[in-house]
Amino acid sequence: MASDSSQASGGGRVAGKAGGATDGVQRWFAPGTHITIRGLSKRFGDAQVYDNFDLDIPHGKVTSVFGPNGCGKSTLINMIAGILPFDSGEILFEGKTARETRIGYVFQNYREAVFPWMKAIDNIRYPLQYLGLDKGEREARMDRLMEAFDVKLDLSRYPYQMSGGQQQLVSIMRALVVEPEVLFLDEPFSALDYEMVMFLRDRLQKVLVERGVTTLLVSHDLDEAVLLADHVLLLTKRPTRVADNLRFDAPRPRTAATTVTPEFIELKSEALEIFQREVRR
Ligand SMILES: Nc1ncnc2c1ncn2[C@@H]1O[C@H](COP(=O)(O)OP(=O)(O)OP(=O)(O)O)[C@@H](O)[C@H]1O
Repeated sequence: MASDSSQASGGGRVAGKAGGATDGVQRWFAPGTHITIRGLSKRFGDAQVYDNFDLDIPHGKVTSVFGPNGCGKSTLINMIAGILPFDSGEILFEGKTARETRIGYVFQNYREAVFPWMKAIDNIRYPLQYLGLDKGEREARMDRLMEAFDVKLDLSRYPYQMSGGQQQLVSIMRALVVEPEVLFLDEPFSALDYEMVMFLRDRLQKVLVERGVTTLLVSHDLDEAVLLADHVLLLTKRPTRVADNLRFDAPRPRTAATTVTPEFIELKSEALEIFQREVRR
């Protein structure tokens, strides 16, 4: 399978379109790139997690982040999402900052993410109030989302009346209702039952592909990382670098049946080989 080094490493800036940063500075990014990371450094105490790290993340694609335990997968997506400060470097979204970009984030721990005092439907609707939309547009967004997910669930229930998978469904829908330009998913399906995982993967893929949302997914499950990805970003041990960035072009929607195709098996074994090499290093 193709190794996509153009997306994996830094290099100089390539002239794309002018960015929209509010500080008036014109910034440039490579065509097809949504997120440009340059010279990123982050340390926790004595541990240098990132040191002058460069990465280009493609527009409208799903990038899975996979790597050794503790290499900094969550740290990376949290820095990109603007919820964790970094020591130095620059992260720009087509020339804009995270604050100027519409972002959705789904946490692993849905129990802490959903608001227990709100019904499911109100949880999902919650972020719309901050977008300055009129009532008609807010309702239209809710309708589009309901249609896309085709949820059979009673959304007038409170989170405590729902299963873990149903609560995670609510938190995924809440992240998507704002129609984000970029979606971050940190281990969104771990600890959910398999039937729910299949449902969520299916609906999520549908929405992401239809809307062309740039997505970053952290997963500890290599099957899942490959299954959902257009690009599998493989990280090294700390200080973390890009080990490789593999493209996976299998048609969508991808289902359990995709995992037995020769192209899936080939890409997964290539990713595993790189991962094992990095773990042994
Ligand atoms: N707030 C923090 N304070 C101190 N150290 C931290 C903090 N957050 C993360 N770290 C450390 O930084 C490193 C990277 O953490 P991170 O959670 O990003 O890794 P990860 O690849 O997502 O881990 P895992 O595979 O275990 O999910 C780890 O060694 C972790 O212990």
